[in-house]
Amino acid sequence: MSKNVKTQTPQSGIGPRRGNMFAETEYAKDIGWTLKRIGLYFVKEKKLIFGMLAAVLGGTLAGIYAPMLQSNAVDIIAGQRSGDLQTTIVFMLATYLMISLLRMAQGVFSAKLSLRIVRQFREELFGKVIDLPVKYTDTHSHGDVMSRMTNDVENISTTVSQALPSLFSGVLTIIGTAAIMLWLCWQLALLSCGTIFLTVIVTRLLSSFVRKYSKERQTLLGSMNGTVEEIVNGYRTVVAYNQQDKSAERFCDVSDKLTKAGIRTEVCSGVMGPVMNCIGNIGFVVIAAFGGYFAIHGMISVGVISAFIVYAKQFSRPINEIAQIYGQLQSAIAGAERVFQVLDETSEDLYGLVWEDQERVSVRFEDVEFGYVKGKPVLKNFNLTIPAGKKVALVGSTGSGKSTVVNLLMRYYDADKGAIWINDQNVEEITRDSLRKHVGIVLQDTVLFSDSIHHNLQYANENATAEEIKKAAEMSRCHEMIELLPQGYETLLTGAGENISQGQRQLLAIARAFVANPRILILDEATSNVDTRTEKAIQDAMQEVMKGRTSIVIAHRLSTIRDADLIVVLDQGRIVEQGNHDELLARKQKYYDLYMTQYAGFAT
Ligand SMILES: Nc1ncnc2c1ncn2[C@@H]1O[C@H](COP(=O)(O)OP(=O)(O)OP(=O)(O)O)[C@@H](O)[C@H]1O
Repeated sequence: MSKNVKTQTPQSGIGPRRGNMFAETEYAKDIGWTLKRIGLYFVKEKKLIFGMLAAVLGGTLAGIYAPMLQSNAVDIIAGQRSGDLQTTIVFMLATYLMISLLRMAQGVFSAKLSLRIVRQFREELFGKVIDLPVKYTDTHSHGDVMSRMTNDVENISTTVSQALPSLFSGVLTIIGTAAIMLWLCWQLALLSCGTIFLTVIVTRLLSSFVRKYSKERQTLLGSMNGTVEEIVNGYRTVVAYNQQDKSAERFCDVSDKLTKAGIRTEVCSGVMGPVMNCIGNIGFVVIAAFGGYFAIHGMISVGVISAFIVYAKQFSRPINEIAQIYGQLQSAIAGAERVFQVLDETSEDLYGLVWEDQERVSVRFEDVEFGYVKGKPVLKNFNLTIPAGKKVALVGSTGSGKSTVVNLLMRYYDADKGAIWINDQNVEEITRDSLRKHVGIVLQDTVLFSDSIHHNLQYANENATAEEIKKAAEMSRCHEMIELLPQGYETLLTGAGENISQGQRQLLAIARAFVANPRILILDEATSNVDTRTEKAIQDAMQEVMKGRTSIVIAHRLSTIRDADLIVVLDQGRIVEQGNHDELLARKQKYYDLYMTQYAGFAT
C-alpha cells in the first residue's frame, strides 16, 4: 500500500448520501414485503403515528357510540325507555363536537406524517441517485428516474395521508359496529354481514386488475417523461431535420398507450365504489324490511331500528372506503416497488483508500481490457504509460476508444481485466471521491449551472478566492468576455449557459478546471468549439498551467496536439502507434495518414 493513501471507511451516519438501510436487502416483488419495507419508514415517525392513531381511535369510538345516544333519545320520545331527554341530547351534542375535533387532529397528524415520509423517500432517493454509478445513468432514461422521484413518491404520499387513517378507522368502525349490532339484534347483524362476504369477493377481483394496470400506467408515464425530455433537450436537432411530426407521432403513441392504461386503471378503481355502494344499499333495504318486521313483533324497540339504520350505513361506508383505498394502495405499492428498485441499485462503492496529493503523478494502464457490453471488449490488451508531468495526446478515428480510456481513469467504469496505476497505487483501491479530487476534466459537452459565472467557476473549488477565479479566467482567455457582460462575474447564466455562445461555455469550463488546480488534467475535445486563434492562446496558457503536471488531451484537430510529449494512436481499442509528432510523421503509418488527411497541402 502506498504511504500516500490512508484507509477510508464509509460514513456510518444515516445521512441520505451514504446509501440506505436496505442496501444489502435482496429486492422481492411481493406486496407483503413491500408494505413491510414501507412500514420501516413509519417507524421513524412513532410520535406522529401514535398521535394520529389515538385521534382516529377516539373519533371512531365516539362515532360508534353516538347512534346509541340517538337510539336512547328516540326510545325516550317514543316512551319505550325512561330517562332525561335533555341530558341525552347534551351528551349527543358533546359527542358529535368531540368527533369533529378528533377528525381535525387526525387531519393535522396525517398531513405531517405524509409529508415527513415523503421527505424521507425523496432524500434517500436523491442521495441514491447522486451515488449511482455512471453506468446506471447511461442505461436509464432521465425521464424515468424523474418520474420515480416525483410521481411515484407523490403517489406513496397521497396514500399515506389518506389511506392509513381511513384504513385504521375503517377497520375499527367495522369491528365496533359489528359488535354493537350483534349485541342489539344478532339476526339483523348477520343479515348485514352477508354484504361483507359479497364485498370481499368483488374487491379482490377488481383490485387485481387495478394493480396490474396501475403498474403499466406508471411505467408508461416514465417512458413518456423520457420521450418529452429527449425531444425538449434535442429540440434544435428535431426542428433542423423537420422531425416535429415524427416526434409528435412518437409522443402521441406513448401518450395514447398511457391514456388507455389510465382509463383501464380508473375504470377498475372507479367502478369499485359504486359497486360497493350498490351492495351496501341492498343490505340496507334488507335490514330495514326485517327490522320493521322484528319491531312489529316486539323483538326490538323503534330506537334500535333508528340506531341500526345509522349503523348499517356506518358499516357499509368503511367497506366502500377500504375498497377504494385498496385500489389506491395497489397503485402506491407499484410506485413503491419502482422506488425501491432504484434504492436497491448498487451505489458507487465508498470503501477504499484516500489518495492524498502528490506533486508528481504518473499514470499506467497495464493489460487493461474493458467493454461496456459483456463479451464485446472496447479496449483490448491496453498498455500505456503516461510519465509524470508529461502531456499525452490520444488520437484515432471515431469510436476507437479514446474517451473510454478517460472513463476508466476517472473510474466512471472499472476495467474488466488488468489494472490502472496512479504512481504505485491501483485506482480501484482508491475512493472515487479522492481520485476525482485530483483529476480535472473538460468535456466537449459543457455542463454549466443556472447560477452566476463566479459560482460556476467556484464549483470546482469552493475555497477559491475571487482573485484565483479571475486568474483562471485570464488563463483560459475568457476574462475579457466576462468583463464585457453587464454584471461581469455576477452575470447569471440562464438555462445552464444558453445566454452565452457554445465556445464561451467551453472557455468557462476550461477556466473551471483551472480553478480546481488538479494534478491530472483531461481535455476531451475541450476546445472543439473555439476558434483556432483562441485555441492556440489557451494552449499557450495551458503549457504554463500544466508545467510539472500530467495531462491527457483528446483532439480530432491534430494541429492542436503537435507539441504533446507523447502521441498515442488508437485503432479499435488497441494502441497501434506511439511517439512524438515528428517521429510519427517520419514513420509514415497511421498517424501520418490521419495528419495528411487533415492537412495535406499545408507545411508540417
Ligand atoms: N456508454 C456506452 N455504452 C456502450 N457502448 C459505448 C458507450 N460509450 C462508448 N461506447 C462504445 O465504445 C466504443 C469506443 O467509444 P469511445 O467513446 O471511447 O470512442 P472515441 O474514440 O472517444 O470516439 P469519438 O472520437 O467519437 O469521441 C464505441 O464503439 C462506442 O460505441
